[in-house]
Amino acid sequence: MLDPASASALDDDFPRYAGAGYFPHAANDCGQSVNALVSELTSPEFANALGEHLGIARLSQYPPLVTICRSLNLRHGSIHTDSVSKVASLLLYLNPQWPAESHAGCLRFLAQPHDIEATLIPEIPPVYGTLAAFKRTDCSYHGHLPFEGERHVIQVAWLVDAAAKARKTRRGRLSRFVKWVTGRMDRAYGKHRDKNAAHLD
Ligand SMILES: O=C(O)CCC(=O)C(=O)O
Ligand SMILES: [Fe+2]
Repeated sequence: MLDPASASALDDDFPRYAGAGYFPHAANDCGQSVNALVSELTSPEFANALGEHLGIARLSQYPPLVTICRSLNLRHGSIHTDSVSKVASLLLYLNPQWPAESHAGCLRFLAQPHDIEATLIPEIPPVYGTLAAFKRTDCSYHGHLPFEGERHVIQVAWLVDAAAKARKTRRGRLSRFVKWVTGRMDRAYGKHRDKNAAHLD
């Protein structure tokens, strides 16, 4: 999906958030190569081509919301379907390498909400250039084993309408502030999360 020669520019241009988790893309947090990639991923042509793979007609009719993750803590990755306001989700991973024997932080598509071992396909290591995309349904369960540290990802979610996008963007900006304040608490809490935990969004 990505040119290996772009890896170091994308790394340099990747946003440096203070908190862990996904935050709404803002052009001034990122360098040029990340912004150019975001433009490609959100173009109508790309959306429609992806929609064909996913069985969604004219995916470009739905507004894309881009969120970016630089690091995770142990709280992240619990099993969920994505919220009903999402039509389809895309994850593009940008980590130069991932420890070969480590399952932590590898994306899993799952048959049910309470068993992280119930994989439908082999887990997906979040390495540079790997793209995972799926149609959101009431059973699009996914998650990963707890991981703490740097894990670079660009996420695009095509949302049902512009109101959903405005709501999620507002919430995401607020959470950037809250996550900065509560980062320490969050890390402490995350340590106790069960690997099979699920959440609703
Ligand atoms: O980071 C990932 O691999 C998955 C993230 C995810 O499922 C989400 O943010 O809804
Ligand atoms: Fe998700």
